[in-house]
Amino acid sequence: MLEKTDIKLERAVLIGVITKDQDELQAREYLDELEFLTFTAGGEVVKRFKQKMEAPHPKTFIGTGKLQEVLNFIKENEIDTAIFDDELSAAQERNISKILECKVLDRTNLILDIFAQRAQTSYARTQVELAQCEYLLPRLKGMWTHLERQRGGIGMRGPGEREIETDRRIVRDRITLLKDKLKVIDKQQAIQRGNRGHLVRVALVGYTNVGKSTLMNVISNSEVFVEDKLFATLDTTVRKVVIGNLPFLVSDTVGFIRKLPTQLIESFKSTLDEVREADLLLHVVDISHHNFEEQIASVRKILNEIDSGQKPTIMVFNKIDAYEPVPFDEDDLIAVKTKDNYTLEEWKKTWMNKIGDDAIFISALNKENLESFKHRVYDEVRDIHVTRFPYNDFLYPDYIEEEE
Ligand SMILES: Nc1nc2c(ncn2[C@@H]2O[C@H](COP(=O)(O)OP(=O)(O)OP(=O)(O)O)[C@@H](O)[C@H]2O)c(=O)[nH]1
Ligand SMILES: [Mg+2]
Repeated sequence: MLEKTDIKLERAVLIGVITKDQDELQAREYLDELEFLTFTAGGEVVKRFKQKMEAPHPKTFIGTGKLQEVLNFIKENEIDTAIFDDELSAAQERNISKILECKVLDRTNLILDIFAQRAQTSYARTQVELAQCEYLLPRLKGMWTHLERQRGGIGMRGPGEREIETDRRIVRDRITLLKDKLKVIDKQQAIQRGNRGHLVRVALVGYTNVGKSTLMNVISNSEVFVEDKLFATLDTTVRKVVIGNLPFLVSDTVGFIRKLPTQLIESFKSTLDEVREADLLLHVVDISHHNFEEQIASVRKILNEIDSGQKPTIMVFNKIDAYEPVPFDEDDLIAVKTKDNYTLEEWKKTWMNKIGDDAIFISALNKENLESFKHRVYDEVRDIHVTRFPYNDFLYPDYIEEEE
């Protein structure tokens, strides 16, 4: 269960559409994720609304009848916010706000808001503000104006409140300014990356909350912030790691998510440069997550979008300690075994078997199987290293297993 804090949480309802190529279970999982996002942003989900539709309604996302049902619930239960599980168009957002009489947020708002809350450095803050401005610009006209006053809270941090009544031009100027600011920092960072010299670069990538930072901490003895919420990491951390006596660089970076707002990919471009310039990717997967295969697909999609889909990649299946198959009764003649019933051993015989050596199963938390993980990474890094710096090879004799 999610931990609850004493702070009064904003009360929210979630609204999702079940399209014909989704089943109930998948729809539930999408809303589970939206609930986790809401919780991370500081909200509490009071109720979920789902509607089966061919495709979202172009004007109101869900049907007007359903929207009326939501409105009644909102009135009766003092709901502050309605959160939609997709990006709403400017027109949809306007129409819905008029009907619902409460704050209307979409998935993109929510993710942007979490990023805004979590951005620590001025660099990350600039990147987030740029994404917020890009999101805001096409939605400026008429947004929120029917509401008397905004009370702040989720989705209201950042440029929203201040600039809504003013001209689009101001937002455009702000975008230009932020882009210029980022350009300067980008240049500095590119130089810094260049200065790192002749070391092989490895990047931890993966869906949010899979344990990238935890793994980073155990392999580099560092203390990167870890939390059981989404997007704990926004800024990239780079550490020098030594296995055997082979030094290389490992970077831990922002996690990915299904439907990551395009504005964010764009403005986090240079954070993602770390991935783009890596020699080897460690794609970390939370195998205990029911939807891990879909998470892998989302991550691959984003990797392709940033031209990194073809890089050498080791799949690191993490959290094996938490993996639990749904028990399957072999004597039950009717029941059909599904993936939910697979044991870890059965999983290993699926497509995972085909990637052979490039699949490693660990628990970063319990430090299970870390030696073979290190071995595998060592071999790969060493291969890259000797191809790149052939005369340096003698410095790095083969890695001999250490006592744990
Ligand atoms: N059971 C279990 N939990 C783990 C393991 N590794 C990490 N966790 C937990 O998973 C949660 C997320 O871990 P992080 O290391 O912050 O994950 P991350 O991938 O860096 O997440 P973001 O930075 O938010 O993208 C934390 O509560 C960790 O303690 C593991 O091997 N087993
Ligand atoms: Mg992290």
